[in-house]
Amino acid sequence: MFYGVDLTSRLMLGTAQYPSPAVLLEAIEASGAEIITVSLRREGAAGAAFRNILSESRCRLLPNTAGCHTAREAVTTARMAREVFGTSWIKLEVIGHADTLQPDPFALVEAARVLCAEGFEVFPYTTEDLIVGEKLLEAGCKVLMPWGAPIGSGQGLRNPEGLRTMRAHFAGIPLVVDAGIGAPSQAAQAMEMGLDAILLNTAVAKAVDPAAMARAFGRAIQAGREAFEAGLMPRRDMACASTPVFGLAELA
Ligand SMILES: CC(=O)[C@@H](O)[C@H](O)COP(=O)(O)O
Repeated sequence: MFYGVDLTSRLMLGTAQYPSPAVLLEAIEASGAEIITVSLRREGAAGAAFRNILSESRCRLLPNTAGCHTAREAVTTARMAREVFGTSWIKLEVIGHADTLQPDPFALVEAARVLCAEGFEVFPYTTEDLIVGEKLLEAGCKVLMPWGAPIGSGQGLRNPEGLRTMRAHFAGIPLVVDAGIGAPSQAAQAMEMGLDAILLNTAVAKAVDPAAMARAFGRAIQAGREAFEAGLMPRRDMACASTPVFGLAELA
């Protein structure tokens, strides 16, 4: 549940870099996603065809501040996005480092404070840092979106232990792994750890067959969640025979 909205799918899909608007629509439908994220810049650049896709998909829109590097820029972009898309939801990205596209935690918290005070429902793209997470919640965010790996890298979960710690620390807060997921198995891994949802874009948009990949991600995310709910066996350092040893034939 995000800001009081109940959803069936735990996959959120990005809408950039697809070969065509038609392929994007096919991918959205195949994924089962109910939330798609869209950047104000892309909406402006792509015009009518893209707008049609947004309305045809019947997904809930999560506008984002992709490409913003300062709190001021992100706040202005969010305000414009609210006007253009008619929603108070905003995926808040404030990029702090050119090579890794790592979020700037200080500017992120600053922008989140301003936007929450203005009634936005903020989905902050952050790192696994617990203190930054605390500050974002204090600012009024009700969701956290830790990165899996740098955007567009497809590296999967670079710091699974950090995400595990975050899950334990922020029990009850929806956690969405955002960025860096390259394969369905990586998304399933995050879901098995009890994270609530996945936001991804490049792995689907750049697949040879985006719709088929979107479907694979949808299924993997569902399987990962089912495994988490079923309760995974504890991991062991040593072997533990799965076949009972009593009743073995004794050979003289
Ligand atoms: C579309 C969007 O919001 C991206 O900034 C997001 O973080 C996805 O990252 P990947 O492209 O690595 O999946």
